[in-house]
Order: sequence, then structure tokens, then C-alpha cells
Amino acid sequence: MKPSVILYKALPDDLHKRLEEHFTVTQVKNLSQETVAQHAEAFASAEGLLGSSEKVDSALLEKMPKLRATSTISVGYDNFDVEALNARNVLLMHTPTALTETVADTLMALVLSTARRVVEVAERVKAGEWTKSIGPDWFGVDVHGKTLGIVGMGRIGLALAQRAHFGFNMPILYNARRQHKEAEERFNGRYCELDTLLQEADYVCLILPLTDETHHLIGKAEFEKMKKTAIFINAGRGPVVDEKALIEALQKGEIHAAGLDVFEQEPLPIDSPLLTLPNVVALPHIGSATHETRYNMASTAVDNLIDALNGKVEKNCVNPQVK
Ligand SMILES: NC(=O)C1=CN([C@@H]2O[C@H](COP(=O)(O)OP(=O)(O)OC[C@H]3O[C@@H](n4cnc5c(N)ncnc54)[C@H](OP(=O)(O)O)[C@@H]3O)[C@@H](O)[C@H]2O)C=CC1
Ligand SMILES: O=CC(=O)O
Repeated sequence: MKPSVILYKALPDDLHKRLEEHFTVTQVKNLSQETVAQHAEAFASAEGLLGSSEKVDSALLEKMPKLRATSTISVGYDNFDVEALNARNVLLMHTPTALTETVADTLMALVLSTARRVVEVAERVKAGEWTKSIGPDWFGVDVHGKTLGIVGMGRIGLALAQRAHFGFNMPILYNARRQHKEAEERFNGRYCELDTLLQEADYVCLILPLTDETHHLIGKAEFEKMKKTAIFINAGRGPVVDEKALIEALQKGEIHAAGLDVFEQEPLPIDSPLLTLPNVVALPHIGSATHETRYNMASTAVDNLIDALNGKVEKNCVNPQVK
């Protein structure tokens, strides 16, 4: 008999078919208590779980006593209670390599669009405000040659450094928990303490996971350390930044602009002050959102679940020790 799995995200038809070749699939719309109650038997017998953007906590795991592997269509896994998974010997698989380059492209897009005010001036053109040759009130600031501070020199941080170094001739400062030789040898990156990076960078780019250590890593004190001309970018996770402090820093002119792909609350509430600020580019968490990359992520996640339920955890596994 095929193992049963719960699928909580729609998949392209060919990937859904591949999943069904290996498993008996119950597709659900989300992991809410109501949904779990509605499909109680399927959850109770499921050995696998596949999807994204939903909390997987111990309350859910209680309802899934047979669960052996979870597979998330994402690299970030802050939605998962990893300790609870470990305690139950449940594997957690993710998609670290499928999206790296695309997310680095998004970061670069945020750098360029905030610096050159692309969204703001394009809206002014559409509003009919381009009635004569433009003056300084339409100007932006340069990107090439400016100092880029990267907080989080992991896979995506490195791919961003590559773009900035070779494409834009930007000196690179970085902070992480440890030094990264590759960033130093290939992109001339300089490791520094967070405070130094905040003080010296023209662009402060965050690409960090959300953990107990990174929660509100950037708040009032950190914005005060940045240059008044600094542009702040976050594409890691919203709660790494104290959003209230970010709004205050922007309103008081303590920093120049912000480019954001992630927020403390997603979707971003329509009454967020961030949406009233012309120097903010706010994106709907599109870091990896291209057709190609989202397909590759889903495909990787399907393969990951097949591998995990067959005991293969050589790659893409967060907690291989529980096997
Ligand atoms: N906006 C979007 O759509 C997307 C967002 N993301 C987010 O980006 C994150 C990073 O992805 P990826 O680059 O693949 O992950 P990696 O694990 O490769 O890199 C994470 C980096 O963060 C650093 N780090 C972790 N904790 C701390 C800390 N307390 N202080 C300083 N540095 C720290 C790590 O340091 P060290 O190297 O020293 O271990 C590492 O350099 C994901 O976890 C996810 O949250 C990812 C994809 C898409
Ligand atoms: O935010 C997206 C991810 O893959 O993590």
C-alpha cells in the first residue's frame, strides 16, 4: 500500500501526478484547525506532509501520529517547530538551492528600484506629471561604486555579493555568525561587526533566517547607527526587523529609503504607514516568485518527500539526525 500524504498547496499537474505515483494524496486548502478536523482520518494516517506558508506546530503534530516527513516548498523553515519535529523523529526537508539566484535578483531589484525611485517616478509618469524635462526632484542616487552591507552571507547573500561585485563594482561589507572565505576571495568582501556594517554601508541588505537570535535584530538603535543616506533592504523575514522602528526611522528621515519584500504581518495590512511613504518599495514576498523558480521549488519539494519517506536524506534535510 502506498503511504498517505497531506498536500496543503496546489501543485502543477505533472508534479501532482508524480506525487500520486508514490503516495495516496489528500489535498487540503490549509492546515487550520477546521481543515484538520474536517479531514481528521487523513491527517491521522498521513506519513508525509507537503506545502508551504502554514504553521506546523506541536498541536498539529498531535493530530498526525504517523507522520515521518514534512517537505516545505521554501528554503526558510521558521513556520516549523523543529524541536517538536525532532522530538517525534519527523524529518524536515526544504528547497535551499532551487531559489538562490532568483532571490538575489529580487534583492538587486530592490536596491535599484529604491535608489533610482523606479516605482515612484513611473507612477508620476502614469499620473501625467511628466510635462517638461525633469529636474532634481525626480533624481535618485547611484548604486554602482557604493558600499553594500550584506547581513547574512549564506547562499543568497553570496549570490547578491556576486551581482554587486561584478555587476556594480560595489565594495562589500558583510556580517554573519562566521567569516566566509568565499565572499572574501571571490568578491573582496570584508567581514565586520554588525555595528560597523550599519555605520559604513550605503545599502544595508538583510537576508537572514528568522530565529530566536535574529528576531528584531534591527530596531531603533540600529537605524540610528545607519547613515542618513542609507537605503535599507529586507528580503529575509519581516520579524527580523522591528517594523515600528523602521517606520519611525523613515518618517524622521534617519534613513533615506527602504525596499521590503517581507513584513511582520503578511499580507501587509492596507493601513500600514509603510504604504504612505513614497520612499518605500513594498513587494508582496516575491523573492522566489518566478514561474521557473517556483516550479523548480515545487519539483524539489516533491522529490524531497519521496526521498525522505524512502530514508534518503543526503541533501535538503534540516534535521537528518532524526532519520
Ligand atoms: N523573500 C523571499 O521570498 C525569500 C526569503 N528567504 C529568506 O532568506 C533566508 C536566507 O536564505 P539562505 O541564504 O538560503 O540561507 P543560508 O542558511 O544559506 O544563510 C543564512 C545566513 O544567515 C546567517 N545568520 C543566521 N543567523 C544569524 C545571526 N544570528 N546573526 C548573523 N547572521 C546570521 C548565517 O550565518 P552563518 O553563515 O555564519 O551560519 C548565514 O550566513 C531564509 O532563511 C529565508 O528566511 C529565502 C528565500 C526567499
Ligand atoms: O520566503 C521564502 C522561502 O523560500 O523561504
